[in-house]
Amino acid sequence: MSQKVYFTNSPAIAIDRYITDSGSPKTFILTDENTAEHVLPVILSESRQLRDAEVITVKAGDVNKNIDSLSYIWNRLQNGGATRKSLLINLGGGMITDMGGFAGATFKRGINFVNMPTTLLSAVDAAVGGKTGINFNGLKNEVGAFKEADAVIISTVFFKTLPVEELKSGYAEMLKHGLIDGKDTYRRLINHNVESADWDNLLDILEESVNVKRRIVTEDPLEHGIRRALNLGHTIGHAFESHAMKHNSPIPHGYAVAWGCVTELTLSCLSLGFPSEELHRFATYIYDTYGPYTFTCDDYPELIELMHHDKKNTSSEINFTLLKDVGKIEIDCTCNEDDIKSALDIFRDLMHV
Ligand SMILES: NC(=O)c1ccc[n+]([C@@H]2O[C@H](COP(=O)([O-])OP(=O)(O)OC[C@H]3O[C@@H](n4cnc5c(N)ncnc54)[C@H](O)[C@@H]3O)[C@@H](O)[C@H]2O)c1
Ligand SMILES: O=C(O)C(=O)C[C@@H](O)[C@H](O)[C@H](O)COP(=O)(O)O
Ligand SMILES: [Zn+2]
Repeated sequence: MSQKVYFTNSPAIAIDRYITDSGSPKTFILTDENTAEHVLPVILSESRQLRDAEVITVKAGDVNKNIDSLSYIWNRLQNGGATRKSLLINLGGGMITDMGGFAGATFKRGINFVNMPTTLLSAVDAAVGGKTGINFNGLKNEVGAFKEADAVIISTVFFKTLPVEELKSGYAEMLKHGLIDGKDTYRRLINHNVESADWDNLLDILEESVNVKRRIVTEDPLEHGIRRALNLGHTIGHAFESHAMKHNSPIPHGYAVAWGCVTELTLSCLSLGFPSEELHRFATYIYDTYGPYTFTCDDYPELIELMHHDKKNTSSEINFTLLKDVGKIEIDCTCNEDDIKSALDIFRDLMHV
């Protein structure tokens, strides 16, 4: 595992130490409107090294993980005199770590960047592993690069101001890590009520989840094979997310992944014999925690067209990561459109739509 990941309850001390050790002459901090309001003042009040940092703030929300915001960041770096020795700190959720990571990977062909995730989702998933990018033409993460942050500083202190919806969103990626890692990790998560979680005391559960991802990324950093396991729930989840964005009612990424996992476990049942009682238990947990995603069979062609743009596809067939059982991963599964439509029908039944 090459990327440095720090778990700490004193993030200001960690970033100050990083800046002192790296000797970066100029620091930029990327925030969105919400992290500028809720998180930046906390870190600035405790840090010595960030006093002269230049703050770049973009609009919040995944609809703004786009070329206009990226261009704004490049402009601010250029006008602020950023050089290859400068440091960019991405202080925010996955929208900021993805887009800031891509800005860091591309500005002057690459400057140093550090991710300081402020949502549960970015802490357990987006900030680590080097997938950076932006949405483009209505498709999720359509343009980007693999480039790991020089360091990731993870702290639950940032979660104090996080709406419960965002905690639930991050928990969906933890459930995904549980499903691919195996029964022990999965059982601990599925028997837990995320809404009553005390994150101050959960740094160790978080670390366990991050390490599921890090083990896989270390084995296959550029997603030539087993990294596709981390994409469980995303072929259909990203289709739901793009569909929702296109119809002007965006949903949090983790919700899309939760619903995508239910549909892809349904496909796993239909084609690989994934135990149906396990599917029902998972679907009930997701329905109780996230509610339903509502659509009709008239939306199927649009959803399937979106799935044809999944980055795992290498031909006209749609590529899925499925499971034979919890922890038993099958990558590169292809399913025909009739099976996908059946899975969408069953998903709507399971979600009482
Ligand atoms: N690169 C990867 O491996 C990877 C993995 C998973 C998800 N992602 C991407 O991450 C994005 C989703 O990330 P997200 O769920 O963190 O969304 P987000 O970054 O949009 O944050 C969600 C909301 O919470 C606000 N927020 C952030 N931190 C806060 C805090 N501490 N207090 C109060 N409000 C706060 C944000 O302003 C935003 O409104 C998607 O674009 C997804 O595609 C990438
Ligand atoms: O790190 C990975 O690999 C993942 O697939 C993690 C996903 O949770 C994440 O949403 C990722 O951004 C999806 O990537 P994409 O290649 O399907 O756009
Ligand atoms: Zn994801």
